Amino acid sequence: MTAAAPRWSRNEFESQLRARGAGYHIHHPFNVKMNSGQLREDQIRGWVANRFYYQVNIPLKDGAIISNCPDRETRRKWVSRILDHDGHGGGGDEGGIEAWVRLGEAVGLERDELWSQRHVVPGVRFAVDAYVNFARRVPWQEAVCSSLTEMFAPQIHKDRLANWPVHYGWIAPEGLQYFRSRISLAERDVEHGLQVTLDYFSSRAQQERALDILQFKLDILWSMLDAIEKAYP
Ligand SMILES: O=C(O)c1cc(C(=O)O)c2c(n1)C(=O)C(=O)c1cc(C(=O)O)[nH]c1-2
Repeated sequence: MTAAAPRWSRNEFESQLRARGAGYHIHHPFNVKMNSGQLREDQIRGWVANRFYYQVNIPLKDGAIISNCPDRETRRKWVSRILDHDGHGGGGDEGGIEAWVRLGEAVGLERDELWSQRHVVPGVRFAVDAYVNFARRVPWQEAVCSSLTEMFAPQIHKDRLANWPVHYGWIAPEGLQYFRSRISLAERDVEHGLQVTLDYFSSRAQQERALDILQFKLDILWSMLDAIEKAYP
């Protein structure tokens, strides 16, 4: 019988998590096309309409994490993620979902058309629902770990801000505010999410479980783009 593999140091564990960025949807052919100006208007609209389903489900996912978390400190921090997307109401910050609606309007989708979710294809629905359901049924620290794809998100938002105005002059730049707002929020989220993950997954077997969880989430994002790519050939 071979001895159990030694646990990774905190730094090594973080490096292993970050290395999974190689499988981030930033490298998906549909995203590569989007970023290099090769998508038609209807393909951009299809992506925005389908991604809206992810946006509206993120607060449900974060609510599920809170509902499973007995730690007051963590809940206090985590609740701000819900408000980031839902907004504060009453003329204050309107939130990420509303910003996504504005992105929709900038690409030619009516508000009602987005909210109706009639463009959402089955593969996107299944993938997003899998994420929410995962958060509902696993220990909250595992659900936190699954949010760590956000480690790789600032770059994808920065790419859109740099490249969309160059390639897609038909999209009003005000529509890109969502991407701008997410860069610092994602960095804040990751700092907290990494703290929880590096603390919780302590044995080597658990650390490897964390990598599997991260891969599961990478696969969700990848599957969404597979489904969108197929729907808008
Ligand atoms: O545009 C993207 O590619 C992208 C990816 C991700 C991600 O990696 O999960 C998120 C977001 N955007 C995003 O805007 C966002 O608010 C967000 C929250 C989460 C999460 O898992 O809690 N991921 C993401």
